[in-house]
Amino acid sequence: MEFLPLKIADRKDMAQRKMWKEMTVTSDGHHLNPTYVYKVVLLGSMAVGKSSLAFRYVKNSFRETMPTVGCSFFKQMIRLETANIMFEIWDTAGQEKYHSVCHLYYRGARAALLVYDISRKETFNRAKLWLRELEKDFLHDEIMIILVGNKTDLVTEREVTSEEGKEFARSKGLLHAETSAKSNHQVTDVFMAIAQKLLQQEQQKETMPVQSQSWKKSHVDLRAPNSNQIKKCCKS
Ligand SMILES: Nc1nc2c(ncn2[C@@H]2O[C@H](COP(=O)(O)OP(=O)(O)OP(=O)(O)O)[C@@H](O)[C@H]2O)c(=O)[nH]1
Repeated sequence: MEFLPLKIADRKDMAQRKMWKEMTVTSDGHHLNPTYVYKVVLLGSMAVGKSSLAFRYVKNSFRETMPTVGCSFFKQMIRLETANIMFEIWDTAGQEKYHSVCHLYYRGARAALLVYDISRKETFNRAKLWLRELEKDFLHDEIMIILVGNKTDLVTEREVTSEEGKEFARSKGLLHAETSAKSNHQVTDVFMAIAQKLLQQEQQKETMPVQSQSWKKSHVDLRAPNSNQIKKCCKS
């Protein structure tokens, strides 16, 4: 596991660092050993709600946030029936000035939430560019990508329809979900779907002969349907 130096300077990040410590124990005070540890990265334009989604998921809370500086880090343990999964959630900064270093943060990720704001069309277009970046850096089946339209509570301001989101995701073989960090709509469901799918992949790997483990050798073409192809991971 790699740790990159984080530029943690503002109040928001200080609070998040504290949270990281707290998340190594369960709410009933017990330490859990993770069966699997997965790096999950949040990508997308400025102010689409990446930090708010992470905060909602980890703390079940919503509050006004400040722009992320560099990258923030969260941990969350999920207890599933057959395994304990630890998510290391890397919340990247959406500001343009951090773009050139972003690939350093998503290196080694097993899942990426590609977030856009359903009330700002340009953030949806920007998500498409993010996808191209990911295509350059990840091999076939190396990463699960979930296109997430956030801020569904802004019903009257919607600029990206659910159909547009779904259709684009379908055409690229991505998962799609719509969320609201503010009204707590489908946030946990997205992370739970990731956990279950990653666990499924582990189980498949265990039963698959080494020579047919395609993720070790082929280049990903996210435009082609693949095993991650989604209908949609959550109800929108
Ligand atoms: N209405 C609404 N506002 C939201 C939602 N999620 C986040 N916001 C607001 O959107 C703004 C940006 O939220 P952040 O979570 O900081 O966004 P971010 O993508 O992490 O932004 P950067 O750190 O700049 O990349 C804040 O004012 C949030 O309160 C949501 O689901 N609904």
